[in-house]
Amino acid sequence: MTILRADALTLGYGRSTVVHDVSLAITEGGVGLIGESGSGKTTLARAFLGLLRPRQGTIWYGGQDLRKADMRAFRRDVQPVFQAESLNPRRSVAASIAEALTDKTRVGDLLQQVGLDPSLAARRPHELSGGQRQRVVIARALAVGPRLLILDEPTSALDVTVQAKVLDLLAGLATERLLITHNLAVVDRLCRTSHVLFAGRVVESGPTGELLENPAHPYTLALRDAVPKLGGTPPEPGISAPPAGTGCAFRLRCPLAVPECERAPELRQVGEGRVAACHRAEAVLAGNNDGGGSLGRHG
Ligand SMILES: Nc1ncnc2c1ncn2[C@@H]1O[C@H](COP(=O)(O)OP(=O)(O)OP(=O)(O)O)[C@@H](O)[C@H]1O
Repeated sequence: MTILRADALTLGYGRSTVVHDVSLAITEGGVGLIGESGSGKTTLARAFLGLLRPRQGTIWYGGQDLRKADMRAFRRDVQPVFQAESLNPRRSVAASIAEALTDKTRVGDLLQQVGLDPSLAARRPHELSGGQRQRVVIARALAVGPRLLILDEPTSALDVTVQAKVLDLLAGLATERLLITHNLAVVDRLCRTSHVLFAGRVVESGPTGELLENPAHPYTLALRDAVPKLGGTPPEPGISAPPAGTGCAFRLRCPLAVPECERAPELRQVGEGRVAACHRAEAVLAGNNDGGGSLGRHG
């Protein structure tokens, strides 16, 4: 059963619209939102957490419009996992976790569940390592027994080996997840399905393994080839996207752009369970299949 689903969602701040017409469901096995800085990932996450009202479109929570839902039930079901810096520096681990608990004796159990020794309960965040702090953030989110975790770059502040351990922990949880990251190795590990965002639009969606192995959108391909390893850093955005309504937003950075790209591509099916918004998707897929040419996987 899909817990949350966005239907034709448009989001913005003040006069600017930053997410355009996004539809996606949080399905089983984890869902990843991938994209470079500024692509709208956190904005979408905020809407999914009920913190930002859609300008257009609807977020469905179960069968109900989130705007009309019982927010107490929603806050139990859907929990954010932000970066460890979100912990209150003056609060002990126990106090941070117990905030959400009616049965305060569960703090020790929750610490164990995230692989921490209960003896750490009295410590403050600055007395913990980065990885331990991130585990505390996860324990705090788990305290209310959520069905879905919304994770925004949960491991980006950690070094690679610690990152891998926190990813193991997250992979072992039964809770569903929506994971926001620019790190493709993280979605590969934790998300069965992924959506790639560019300039506030979904440009490609599909099963994560296939999408990374054989991208159908030139932007996915560029991301994949630029960030091949766990802990890698994303490419800086190059030429900024052209204004909305003037064709494919990626075309000024696209090695395959043709005049047709001045007409905005619609998301369309490009394989089983896969969609991409690119007039050249077949060429991108073919370039990957034979592994050659400028579109072949590097290294
Ligand atoms: N509170 C805000 N007010 C105005 N504009 C905002 C606000 N928050 C984000 N934006 C703008 O919305 C766009 C999308 O930002 P968002 O934080 O969703 O991107 P992101 O993909 O999560 O980026 P990052 O990976 O850097 O966190 C950006 O252009 C950003 O400047």
